[in-house]
Amino acid sequence: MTPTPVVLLTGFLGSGKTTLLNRLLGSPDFADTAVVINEAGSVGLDHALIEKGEEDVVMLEGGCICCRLRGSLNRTLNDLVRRRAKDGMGFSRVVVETSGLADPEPILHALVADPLFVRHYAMSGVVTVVDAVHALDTLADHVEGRMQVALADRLLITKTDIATHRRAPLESALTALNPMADRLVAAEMPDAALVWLDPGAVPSRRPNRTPRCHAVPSDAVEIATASRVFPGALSRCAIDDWLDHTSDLFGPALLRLKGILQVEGVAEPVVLHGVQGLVYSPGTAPREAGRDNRMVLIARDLPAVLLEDALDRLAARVVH
Ligand SMILES: Nc1nc2c(ncn2[C@@H]2O[C@H](COP(=O)(O)OP(=O)(O)OP(=O)(O)O)[C@@H](O)[C@H]2O)c(=O)[nH]1
Repeated sequence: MTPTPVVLLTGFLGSGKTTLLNRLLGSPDFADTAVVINEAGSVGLDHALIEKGEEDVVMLEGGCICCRLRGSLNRTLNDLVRRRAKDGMGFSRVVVETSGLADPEPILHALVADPLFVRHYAMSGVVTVVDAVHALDTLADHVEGRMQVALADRLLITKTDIATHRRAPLESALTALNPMADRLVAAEMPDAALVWLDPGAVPSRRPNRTPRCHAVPSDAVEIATASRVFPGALSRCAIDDWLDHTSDLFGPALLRLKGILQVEGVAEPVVLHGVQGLVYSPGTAPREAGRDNRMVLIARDLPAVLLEDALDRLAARVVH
């Protein structure tokens, strides 16, 4: 069976995650979505429904499945698979809303380290909601807020309607932490904001930015990112060697690796995700994702130049 795509929806306290999810649940396009709320005592997606009784799993009117997380996230997701097989509970995608104070990195790690998760699900991306009113303070004061931005595939900016300061400083702070994430202002494109939560949507084609690397110092942690876009194809063997070497070299300091690679003998680009030394491929991307190789590395407390060196080594293995 095709793995069910999972999107991790994160963002600091009060950034607008639940507001977005409420819109999602009201949309018929998301009727086959299971939503998991990873938040003790959460103000639920649908307050009345979620607070009703002791049920962990609630079928909403539109057909969405809404789960309140009671045990671990892995257990809840595995329960969902079991119920789908046993009770015929239908869903074809999952959105997990994390707690506003959660660092998404250990959550991602726990998921992709679980063989059951990998068998049934495919992590399809991290969407981080960024509150334009408070984000600059949040990024300055909370390492969790910085990690949420640093690990995002997509940054969704909310509350621009009431943000009093100029957007430029916020955009610079986001670029410094995560230059590769796609960015969208929710108020400017409300429908696109919802599409972003659709894990089945075609992966966006990120702008062909020039290679770069950034290190953002802070009191507690320094996050470095490096990215590279390069043409050609790689052999499986070269990719495996590079992954082994890179994992050994950086160890747990390598928080995240994201790549779309052209692999010899494979018609479609292969997607790679790595979280703290664990690398897996959720499959291939549609041809429209492009014919270049794209790789992003995000690390903690490492000189960014080392990430650039690692990307050089990968690009040097291109065969044609
Ligand atoms: N003005 C304005 N208010 C918003 C916007 N998005 C969300 N809000 C408000 O911000 C408040 C917090 O929104 P939530 O959706 O509950 O935020 P959350 O991220 O789920 O919050 P936590 O559960 O605490 O992590 C609510 O009062 C929303 O109505 C926006 O774009 N503009």
